[in-house]
Amino acid sequence: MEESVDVFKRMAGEKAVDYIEDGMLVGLGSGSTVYWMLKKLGELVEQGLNVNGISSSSLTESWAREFKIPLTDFSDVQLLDLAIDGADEIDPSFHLIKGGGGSLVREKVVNAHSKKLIIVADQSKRVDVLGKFPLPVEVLQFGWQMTANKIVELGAKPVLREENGSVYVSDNGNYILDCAFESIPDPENLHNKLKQLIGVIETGLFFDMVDMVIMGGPEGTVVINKQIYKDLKTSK
Ligand SMILES: O=C[C@H](O)[C@H](O)[C@H](O)COP(=O)(O)O
Repeated sequence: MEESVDVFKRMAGEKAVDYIEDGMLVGLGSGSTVYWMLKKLGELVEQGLNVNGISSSSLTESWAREFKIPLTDFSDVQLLDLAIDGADEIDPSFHLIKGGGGSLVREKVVNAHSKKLIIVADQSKRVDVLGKFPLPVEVLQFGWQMTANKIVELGAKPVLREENGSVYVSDNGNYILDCAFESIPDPENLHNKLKQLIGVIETGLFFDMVDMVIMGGPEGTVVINKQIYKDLKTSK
């Protein structure tokens, strides 16, 4: 099963490069699905494709360098042509949970400044309602326990993220609270409530950003716009 998921991720990631045109400035998202997009893009760059990338995490930056994808400093640009990113959950309205790998803040900044956003994912990411995946919320290290208590009042069970036995620290020097809500039927409302809490830097809820989803599954790779997506039967 695990093997199939990896194959589906690879299919979706590789397909996404079809939408990258010569001369584009491209937002490079994060995660294991995006990895395959980067690898394929590196091959196209080697064959002469002229693109510049903006990376959304330190890991993506190291992969982009490995695959010799030219990178540009974000402060030098205003608007990206296209961003390609992964997701942890995708609902029928194309609202997302992101941040499973810890890169939500930079991803959100990059994606919000792109003309178009394509999400690449394996089919297991499709859900009817967001929330089965604990929502990552990036918080200030200072007073994080107080911030966590406030999040409990919103109905979640926050867990301080750890990695290899240590507290996980994001690329931005913050902590991440993985917040299990029962379900998130109104992502914008929950996002707004969380953002009002002092100490919350950003949430992993992304809404009204996505133009297209490329999904890998047993039937191959499907490219989905919002309407088609709503009509698809969910896999969960
Ligand atoms: O922080 C991580 C990002 O939001 C990823 O895009 C997301 O977790 C999906 O990752 P993957 O493609 O590895 O499932």
